[in-house]
Amino acid sequence: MSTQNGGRGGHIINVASIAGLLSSIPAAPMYAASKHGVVALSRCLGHAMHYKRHGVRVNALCPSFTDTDIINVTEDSMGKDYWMVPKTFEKLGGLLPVSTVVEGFLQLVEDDTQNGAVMRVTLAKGIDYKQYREDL
Ligand SMILES: NC(=O)c1ccc[n+]([C@@H]2O[C@H](COP(=O)([O-])OP(=O)(O)OC[C@H]3O[C@@H](n4cnc5c(N)ncnc54)[C@H](O)[C@@H]3O)[C@@H](O)[C@H]2O)c1
Ligand SMILES: CCCCC/C=C\C=C\[C@H](O)C/C=C\C/C=C\CCCC(=O)O
Repeated sequence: MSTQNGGRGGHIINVASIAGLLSSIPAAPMYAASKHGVVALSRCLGHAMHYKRHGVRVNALCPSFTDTDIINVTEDSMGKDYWMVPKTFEKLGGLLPVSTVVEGFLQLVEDDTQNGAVMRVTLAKGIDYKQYREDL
């Protein structure tokens, strides 16, 4: 894919999570840490410096709780804090439909001005971008 290797460039959209932006998810420390890592990796590789070398855009997509199988956690799959998952999304007003996340994904595909950006998808605010200070 890299133009440096004779490829045509491209676009990588990493599926992170809103868990990769929140300061703490006590019920799922490894999940939160891995998603923070995905956000950081996407922002680094989405820098103009890498785009110049490889011609590959990189974004992170950060949805909140969405109506897929992953939210059907059990004590066996997640440990004794599993009950916090439905409690949290019920408090938020429910689950995002998959179609809203797909809408965000397609927006990223179509908008080539957002290299390195981190998109959030939540019930409360819909689709938006996390704002970062450019010098940090
Ligand atoms: N559903 C949500 O609430 C939500 C919100 C934010 C981000 N995400 C992220 O979206 C992505 C997709 O999840 P989803 O919501 O579609 O859930 P899902 O359960 O429908 O899909 C997860 C898929 O990953 C596969 N999988 C699990 N472990 C694997 C492994 N070790 N190797 C290869 N495949 C493996 C499963 O078989 C399944 O097909 C995940 O990265 C998840 O963290 C989900
Ligand atoms: C509690 C984490 C469980 C991890 C695995 C199960 C489902 C994963 C879901 C998503 O990645 C979202 C994870 C955590 C979101 C927590 C709070 C969201 C609050 C933000 C908001 O929607 O406004």
